[in-house]
Amino acid sequence: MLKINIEKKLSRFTLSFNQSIDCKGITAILGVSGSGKSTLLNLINGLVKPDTGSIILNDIVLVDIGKKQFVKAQHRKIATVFQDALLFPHFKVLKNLKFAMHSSMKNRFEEIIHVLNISDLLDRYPAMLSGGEKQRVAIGRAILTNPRLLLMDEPLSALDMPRKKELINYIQDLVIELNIPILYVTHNINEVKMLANHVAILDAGQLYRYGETNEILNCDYLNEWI
Ligand SMILES: Nc1ncnc2c1ncn2[C@@H]1O[C@H](COP(=O)(O)OP(=O)(O)OP(=O)(O)O)[C@@H](O)[C@H]1O
Repeated sequence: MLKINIEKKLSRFTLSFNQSIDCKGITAILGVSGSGKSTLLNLINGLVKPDTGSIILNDIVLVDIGKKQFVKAQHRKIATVFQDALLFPHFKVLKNLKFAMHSSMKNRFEEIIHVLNISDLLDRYPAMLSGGEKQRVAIGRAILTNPRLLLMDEPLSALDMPRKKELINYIQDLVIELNIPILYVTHNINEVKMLANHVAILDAGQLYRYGETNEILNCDYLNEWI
């Protein structure tokens, strides 16, 4: 369970979020551009500090402003995959994958590269990969850190449609085979339909709705995306 009750003011924008998220499978954070999706992820992964409130993941306090507690990003055991893969360009894929690999993941390395179908790419530099391949390596690298939670910030938006579909299949396989909870930021309703078990809709920095995907996708607010 991820318990979030925070407020963060950024210049004229304020994010206010109070909801417990059942961290099982994929939870989509859906909202139009500027609604605060990336800010919410950055509060969870520790890149941004809230002004007030707390974030608690499976009973572990990540931040509690009232109690002056703040776990730094590098100690949260939360991995983030961004829109662009951000691989180290001077390292081959194998070194990129092993760079921050947690010792407990050594015996799962083969399984993970198999699920993501990147076994044949290990000896290449990132410049020798397609966008979809780079993103699969970035996801593999994130998972090999053995995170408690995987955050994905619009991971498909830099890809063309065939690559999007391909990567969606890999993400679905990951959830089934590795059982890692994922928070998935997107403004694309089709990705939500295909991937998410739960959805939180953000609107102008406020949580508009949270619930199971089927239930939430029927709400009128979503007509503008369909
Ligand atoms: N460091 C900052 N200082 C001031 N304003 C900021 C800062 N970071 C974000 N914002 C503002 O907060 C609002 C929400 O931004 P955020 O990136 O979280 O939205 P988003 O829903 O992820 O948008 P997008 O889908 O376009 O990435 C925007 O108006 C943005 O300009």
